[in-house]
Amino acid sequence: MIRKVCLEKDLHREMRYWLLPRDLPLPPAFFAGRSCLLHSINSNPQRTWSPVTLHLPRIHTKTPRPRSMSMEQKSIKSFFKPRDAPPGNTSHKRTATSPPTTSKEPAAKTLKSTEPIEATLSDMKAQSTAVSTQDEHPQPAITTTLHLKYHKGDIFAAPQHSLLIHACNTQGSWGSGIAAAFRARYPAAFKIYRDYCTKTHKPTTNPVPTGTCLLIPPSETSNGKPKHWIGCLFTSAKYGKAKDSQAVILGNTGRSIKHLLAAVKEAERDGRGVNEIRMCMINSGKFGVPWERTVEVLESLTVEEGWKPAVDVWSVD
Ligand SMILES: Nc1ncnc2c1ncn2[C@@H]1O[C@H](COP(=O)(O)OP(=O)(O)OC[C@H]2O[C@H](OP(=O)(O)O)[C@H](O)[C@@H]2O)[C@@H](O)[C@H]1O
Repeated sequence: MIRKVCLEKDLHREMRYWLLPRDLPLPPAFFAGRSCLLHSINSNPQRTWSPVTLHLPRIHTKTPRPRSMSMEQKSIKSFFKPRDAPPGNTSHKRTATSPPTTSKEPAAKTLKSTEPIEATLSDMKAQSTAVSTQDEHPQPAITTTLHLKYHKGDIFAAPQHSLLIHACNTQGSWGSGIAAAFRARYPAAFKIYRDYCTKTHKPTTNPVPTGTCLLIPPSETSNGKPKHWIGCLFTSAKYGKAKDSQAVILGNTGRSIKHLLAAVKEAERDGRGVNEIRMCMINSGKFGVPWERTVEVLESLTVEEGWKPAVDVWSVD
């Protein structure tokens, strides 16, 4: 997904444009947390200032919420504020190539809920000189959607404290596919999953609710075993021929990944760090859901404050 955005360079108060490597993880509060973004980029050895098009996840607006804003937030949000339309009017739309309405005051962009941000360099330079501090009306909050990055190789060869995610049934079985590989590599984690499904819950009388997750902390104690978190997404109640329909699995996928990202946030708040988040192409094997359909669900997910904004998708072929 190609997006053009502008960022203000803090040191010299000039407008500059970042060239972001396609695989650079973005912080959750992308626009509202500019210093966080700059921090991420500064740790990237290939960083470059350059007036180019950036590769970013989709950016959406959500329901306006009255609240006081910092000067920085006002500045950023004023970039998207329509200067010739009343507050709340979201019908105005311009394309990347359409000219400003006047030479002195270029029209700003107002976003529909799923409309991408696209602006020309000249638009953005003009906007940068028109940063407003008079914005007393609530403006749409800028949010990002989950970003997927693809890799070929062994998902299990992850750094310590990475989180490995796979789709699970609620019956307590990691019987085949990648689940069987998880069971072989992480027997202690499998026991935690199995006990959760069959002792904490009961498959017949009190099953684990689908659309939830189980986040298992690194639990292998044998020497040499990797210290990996395991994320179980309960996307289907049963497995085999009794698995849920594709539509139900997809609905469960959206809710369970949200549950998991919230659980990761809680774990990190408790001081237990989670490194990379790796996922196999969930649902696409034994559960029989085309990967593209799961991608639609994952990439439309709004990243809440404090959530990891990106997931690495690993496959062997
Ligand atoms: N060793 C390996 N290394 C790397 N990648 C591997 C791999 N093996 C398979 N993949 C790939 O991993 C993706 C997901 O494919 P899977 O079929 O595993 O999972 P799924 O999410 O569709 O279904 C979940 C149910 O399957 C299980 O088996 P049981 O129901 O218990 O029998 C669970 O318990 C659930 O119930 C596909 O891209 C596979 O190519």
